[in-house]
Amino acid sequence: MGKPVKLGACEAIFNMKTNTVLFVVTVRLLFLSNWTYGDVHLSAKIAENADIGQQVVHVLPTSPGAKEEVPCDITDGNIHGRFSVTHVCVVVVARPLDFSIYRRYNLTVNVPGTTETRFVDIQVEDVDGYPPIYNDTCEIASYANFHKVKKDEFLCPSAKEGTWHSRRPNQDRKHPVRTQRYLHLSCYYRRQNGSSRALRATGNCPPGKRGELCEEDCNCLNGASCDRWAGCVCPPGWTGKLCETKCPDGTYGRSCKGECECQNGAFCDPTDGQCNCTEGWYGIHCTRPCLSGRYGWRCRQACDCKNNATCHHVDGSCTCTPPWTGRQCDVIQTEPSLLPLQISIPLSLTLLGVLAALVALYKWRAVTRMKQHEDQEETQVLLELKSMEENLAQSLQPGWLKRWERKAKDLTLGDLIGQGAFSFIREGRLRTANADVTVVAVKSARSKDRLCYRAFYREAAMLVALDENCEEHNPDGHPNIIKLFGVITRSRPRCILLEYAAKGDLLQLLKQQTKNNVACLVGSFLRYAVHISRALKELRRLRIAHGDVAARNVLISGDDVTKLSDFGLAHDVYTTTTYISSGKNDAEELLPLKWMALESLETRQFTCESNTWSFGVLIWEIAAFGEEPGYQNEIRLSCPRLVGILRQGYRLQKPPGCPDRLYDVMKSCWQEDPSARPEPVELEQKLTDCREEIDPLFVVEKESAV
Ligand SMILES: Nc1ncnc2c1ncn2[C@@H]1O[C@H](COP(=O)(O)OP(=O)(O)OP(=O)(O)O)[C@@H](O)[C@H]1O
Repeated sequence: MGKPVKLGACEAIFNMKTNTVLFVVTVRLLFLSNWTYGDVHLSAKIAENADIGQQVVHVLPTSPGAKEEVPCDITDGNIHGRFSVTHVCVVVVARPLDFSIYRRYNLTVNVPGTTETRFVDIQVEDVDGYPPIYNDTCEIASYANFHKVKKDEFLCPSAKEGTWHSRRPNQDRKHPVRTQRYLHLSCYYRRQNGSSRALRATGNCPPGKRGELCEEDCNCLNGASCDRWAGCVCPPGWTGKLCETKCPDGTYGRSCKGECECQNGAFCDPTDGQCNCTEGWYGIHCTRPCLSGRYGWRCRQACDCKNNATCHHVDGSCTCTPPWTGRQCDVIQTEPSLLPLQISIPLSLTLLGVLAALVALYKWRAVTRMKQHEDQEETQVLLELKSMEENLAQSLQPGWLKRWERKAKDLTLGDLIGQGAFSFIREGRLRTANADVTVVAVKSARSKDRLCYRAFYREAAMLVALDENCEEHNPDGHPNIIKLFGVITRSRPRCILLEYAAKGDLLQLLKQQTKNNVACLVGSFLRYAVHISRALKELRRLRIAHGDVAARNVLISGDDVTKLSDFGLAHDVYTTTTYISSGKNDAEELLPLKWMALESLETRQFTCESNTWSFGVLIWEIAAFGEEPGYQNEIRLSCPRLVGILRQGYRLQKPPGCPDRLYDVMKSCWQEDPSARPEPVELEQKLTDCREEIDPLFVVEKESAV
């Protein structure tokens, strides 16, 4: 095809029609020769925009109007069936032609009743501007008109009348057309009256270019990408033709569609709506004043008000109770005549001196005690924890360890009830404030190494953040997340005190099942999946990635409520210093590879969307009754091998007896594009629907569902 000519869409339609008429006339039989017995060679030219049914060449020398039927047959050279022969042996166009794909066809035509063979040489002629870049409603075509199947594969659009055909053989509405960057993708719309229309989408332009002929510069700013047709596609937080303008105040995200919910003068990050609280406030939306005893930016400062004075959460100023006065409320207000300056000044100085000495002594003793007790590994983890606290500052208030510290003497340790990669779990009895005794699960580090300590403190921090930020209607914490009772970090063994889940973990429960009436059984287990989808919703609200959602980490309470547990790999997804394994030796072996999302395997980064992927594997575990997930009959897979398998589109296979609808839910969680995976609320709905379909007990349980 000649150099494309840039036309207005409707102009192009007009020109095409004119061309068609022109070329109908120019279709000509150049020469007929050797009308004798034996082989006959014919040649013809046809314009690439010829209509379907348009005559190309008479194979037999018939006089016009001849009615005698000669059912000839094209036996060779008819690539992709572009031509056919009529009942009087005339070669006609059968499918759309394209100069840029095939310029010449050498047909072999058999004439019945003779031994002669006709060889027809057809030359396709280029038509300027054809196929035109427009669709049936005169709009510029883009990939939006096509149905994307997967990367670089499209289906032709459905047509109101007639059929779309792609130019490649055997590719129609049912068969995807493959394209590549910078290449064209065309579909033909064949009308019932035989005429045809073309719809062409083109690939991307080279970087920095856009427009129909990739002739325009993009000039996009602030990291925007450039779309050939749409122009600059702004990253979240930016808008404008060239993405040169920040989102207006109070909005954030892509196209500035998000509405900021930050309160109390907090700065709202225009990219993701994250709130950066002003002094004295904390919480996801900065709605909570600093807890008592703290003030300032990120509630980092400790108040120094004395004698029951109240401390202002913003600036730390003290409001004294009588008779105290002074900046720290540590001076008794007396009649000036009763305490002459000659006495009060030296007295205060002496008191201050004594106080300073006491503080220094206290600190020195504390440091000495720390040095005695903390071994090197734990110190290292505590240092790491500082940076995690920074990242979690919105939801984890300073002093959290102190706030949740419980006394070792209040705990009585019982039997070992479980062990994981990082911890030992014992039953225990905890004496609480009002002398009640509560049964708890006591989690302690399995060994004194860095990995175990890291999981220990990370889990404690996450559970504190979850508890202290729970919604008002859940004052005791989220019902589907394991509850924290406290920590013991000042004596050994270090312990996390957790709600005791009497029925143990979901994986064991699944393995114990006898598989009668599989679909029904799966249906009843889906109630646990529904509970976990609610826990995931809570994690999404607080933007916390769990990192290890799996049946082994789902616990079941005595009253049959499922609790997500084991937050040792969890982290805050706000953070830019997201936990990345420091090296293969210490982390890779311990990462839950077969539960991890494709992007987490590649980048070691966990997000709420990667939670969803792992949740899909958890549903699979339910449907497979606790079987170990495996790909292509391989249970042990290296990380690169697994990435390769997943990138090729392989996923865990449908477990025997698993209903199709449930498998569809799993597959939706394993979509390559994280943003295409369903939200936890959608999952809750889909799983509830599945349950309703397959679990006969559902209706009964529905009302008491937690
Ligand atoms: N709160 C609890 N109540 C009852 N049993 C529990 C509780 N917490 C843990 N367990 C038992 O102990 C086992 C190990 O606990 P957990 O998974 O939290 O340890 P971990 O070392 O952090 O594990 P992992 O190997 O999954 O990282 C669980 O599978 C469960 O059987």
